[in-house]
Amino acid sequence: MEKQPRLLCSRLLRGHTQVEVALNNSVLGWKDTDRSRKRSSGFSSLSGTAHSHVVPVCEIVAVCKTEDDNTKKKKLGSQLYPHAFTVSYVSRTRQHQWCCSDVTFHSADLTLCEQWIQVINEQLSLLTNRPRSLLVYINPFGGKQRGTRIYEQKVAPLFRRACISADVIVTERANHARDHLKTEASLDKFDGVVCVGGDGMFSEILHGLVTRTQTDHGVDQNQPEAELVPCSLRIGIIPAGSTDCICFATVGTNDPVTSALHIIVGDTQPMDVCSVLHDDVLLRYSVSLLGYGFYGDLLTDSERKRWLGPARYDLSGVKTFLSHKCYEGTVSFLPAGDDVGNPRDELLCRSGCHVCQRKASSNGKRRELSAEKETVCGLGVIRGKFIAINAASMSCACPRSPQGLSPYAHLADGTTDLILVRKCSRWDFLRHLLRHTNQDDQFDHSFVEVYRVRMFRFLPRDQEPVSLEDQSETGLEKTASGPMCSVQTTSCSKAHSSWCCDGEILPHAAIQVSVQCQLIRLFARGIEEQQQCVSEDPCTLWAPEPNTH
Ligand SMILES: Nc1ncnc2c1ncn2[C@@H]1O[C@H](COP(=O)(O)OP(=O)(O)OP(=O)(O)O)[C@@H](O)[C@H]1O
Repeated sequence: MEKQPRLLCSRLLRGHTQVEVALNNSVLGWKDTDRSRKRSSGFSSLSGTAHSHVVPVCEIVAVCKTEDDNTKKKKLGSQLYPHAFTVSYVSRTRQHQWCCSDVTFHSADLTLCEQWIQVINEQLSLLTNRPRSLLVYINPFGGKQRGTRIYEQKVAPLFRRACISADVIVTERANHARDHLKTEASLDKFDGVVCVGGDGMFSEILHGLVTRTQTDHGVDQNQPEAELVPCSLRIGIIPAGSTDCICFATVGTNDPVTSALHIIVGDTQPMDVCSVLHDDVLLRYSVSLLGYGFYGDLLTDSERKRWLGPARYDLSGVKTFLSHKCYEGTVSFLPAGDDVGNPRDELLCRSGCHVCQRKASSNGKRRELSAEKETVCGLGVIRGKFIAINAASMSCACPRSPQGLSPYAHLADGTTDLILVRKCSRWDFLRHLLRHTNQDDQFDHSFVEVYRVRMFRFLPRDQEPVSLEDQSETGLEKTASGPMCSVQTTSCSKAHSSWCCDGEILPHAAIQVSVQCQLIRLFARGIEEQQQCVSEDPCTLWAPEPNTH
């Protein structure tokens, strides 16, 4: 590893202990210089040991002069070391949660303290991915109606400490944020948009921002083949709803402070968005789950029981399961091809995911690729009776289903995992559902098929334009692996189901879906594999250099 030159190195006091503090372009470190302490066995962590600590510069929140009063109250050695500065930085706690920690260094020399503050601030100003100005929308009625309080008590103080300015709008009605973003908001003034609320509120921000971007670039969202323009502003999600799945899937936890810190350090997580159209009219955008049949029916039923609160999902789940309906129709899809893996390849999408990164570098060629795949792979067409048709654009993991609906789906690879659950016995369907709650492979059933696709279309049986035989003759039909139901002998419900689209009900059964690769970016970094990340071997920071003060 190439050694970075040290920018500053000083002997300072931390609490009652003398420490050597050093800074280079990538890390700030401090270590105990007290020899008796050094001899005791210190626990070791990835960020150093009990007597040394290293913080990546990119995870420093702020540095400031420490007030004299505080210093005097807290430290015995304050008369000898009357001046101090405090560095606030990200530290990891448990389960992907972050918190903001402070470390205060004391010195006898005021000029030295000021120099430290200046040099650290200079390094922070080089981090161009950090937002300076944000537009914040708060849904005061989301979840337990604590959005405003969460923002004011947990988030705003951190933004202030990091010198981020925020224009705050507390919404007054549903779709207030979406409409404001679509037309009124002066987006040029901001580096990002923050949503304080649940998945419904995030969906508003998504629709507002995507629509505004297309309008500004003259792109017609109702064209099924339209290549949408990616949004330039990143979106931050402060979880304050009853369902916060998007936050959980992209950060790994639903914690307002963690989300605020990801915003402050300027993390970026690109994300695919599915456009859902009916008869060349855009219905909605989706980033997580599109579900027809079981999940559509479950959501429709649960909407009628809103008064029950979150318990409505359990009740509607049991009811929908017992009704055991299946729906007949045709699913046609454009397979993704091998470059993005497959839904059973056991490659989890994690922070710095190689599959998504590879996709980002080839994104410019998206249109040619799609066209090429269409001719190479051809369309898949599957007819049958389905208990559920699901498209998972992310794993859809949540506390109830830790693996999610499609455990190896990726956030930003330009695909969605299409899961077809064919007509089967109640017992078999229960076995399939139970596998969502444990480690077993939920796709390992003869009645379940899963495809990684770039586009798909669903037509309910009564809206199919041509007969089965006609389509077979045109050569369009491709019999995919797995058993095919006989269309003639149907005991299926004649009625349509609804599509559940990220928790909203869509009124149409026939839809066309295309994945817009990396259309938006979030202030997140995906779920981290390790609990700590330090960009430089701490030892290189301590190698002797002449300029120790
Ligand atoms: N001021 C407001 N008054 C009423 N509804 C609002 C307001 N602001 C936003 N909404 C709507 O409230 C809905 C739910 O919000 P949100 O997602 O923040 O909370 P939630 O508790 O997770 O909701 P749900 O679980 O029902 O999706 C959103 O669809 C949003 O459009």
